[in-house]
Amino acid sequence: MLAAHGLTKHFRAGQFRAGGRRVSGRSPARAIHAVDGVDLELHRGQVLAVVGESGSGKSTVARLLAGLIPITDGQVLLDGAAVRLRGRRAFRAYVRRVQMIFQDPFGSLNPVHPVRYTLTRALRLHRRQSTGGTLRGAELEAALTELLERVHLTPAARYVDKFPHELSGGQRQRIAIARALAADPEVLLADEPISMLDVSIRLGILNLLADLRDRLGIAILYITHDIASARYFADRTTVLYAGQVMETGDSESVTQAPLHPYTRLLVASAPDPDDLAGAGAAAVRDRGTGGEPPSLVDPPPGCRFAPRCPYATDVCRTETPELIEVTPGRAAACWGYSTREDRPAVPATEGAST
Ligand SMILES: Nc1ncnc2c1ncn2[C@@H]1O[C@H](COP(=O)(O)OP(=O)(O)OP(=O)(O)O)[C@@H](O)[C@H]1O
Repeated sequence: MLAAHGLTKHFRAGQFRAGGRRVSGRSPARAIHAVDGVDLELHRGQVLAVVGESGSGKSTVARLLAGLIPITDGQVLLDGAAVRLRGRRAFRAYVRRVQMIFQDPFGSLNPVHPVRYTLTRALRLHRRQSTGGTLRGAELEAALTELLERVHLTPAARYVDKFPHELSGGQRQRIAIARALAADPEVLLADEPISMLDVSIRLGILNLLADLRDRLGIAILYITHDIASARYFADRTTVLYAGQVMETGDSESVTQAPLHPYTRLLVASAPDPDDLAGAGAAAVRDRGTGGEPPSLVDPPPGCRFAPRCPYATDVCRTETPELIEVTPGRAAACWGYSTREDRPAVPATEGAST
């Protein structure tokens, strides 16, 4: 449905502090290499997880795919056609097909408007184009009820006149999802949709998204720092580090038998892969995964993970590895899987957490 080839985003680093010093306006322009040459594909009726630590570029990937920020280089394709978002019309038409769900359901819903207003606005905005007339009366009520039922907020009458502050975090996120569904999208981009929710209701939201994937055939991008939830929820998983793809494959293999030394570190930092309570992700945040991600202003040459990698050799520090297909459908950007004579010796499955 949606694909990115060589997706790249460099932000201007005008405000960047180097060694505590603000880089002056007269310094040569420096760029933050937030996303560099990322390839990914979203398929109808499938979930792709993009996993990585904070600052790895996950949200930037989602914002680029949503058309919210301009891309520096690379291409986005929707149903095989190159996406060009010049002008309001083109953007609207795109957004109708590709909708985004944000992390903070309270921040993304206007507190002064009840559910009815939020959903009616979304329905009218997107459905006018397809039906020609403005949705109103019994037809509008039926559409509102259907939307609320799709996100399992039933009976709809109980929720339709509520304000965001009268709803729980999970219910608010369901309204945000309903608003996205009002456009009848083919793709949902979900940027950490459960990370701000109470642990007890996270599973419910993931199950709802899985249900939409299965029943409506929607392609879903699931951005998360929690590799355990990727295993549970996503068909395929792509691991991002310092703006580049380190590994990609079916979620079960990526999380249970990771190929890339970075993925192994991530998995090893999540003590219980079935742990949706987020303890694993918390461990990554609290203890770190050993070492720091590199500067994105001056990314190291070669593999960006090399400075932290226990197996790195000279080739890793000087030449950037391409994604190498290790088995069908599974690839790792690691010289350890190349046929080079001077490749590093990456052990077979060491670090897999089962
Ligand atoms: N508008 C911006 N201007 C400058 N730099 C930015 C901007 N947005 C993001 N960045 C930088 O790009 C890099 C990637 O950020 P991004 O938010 O995509 O990472 P992330 O993996 O989503 O992290 P988190 O999980 O903390 O949200 C970071 O170094 C960030 O500081």
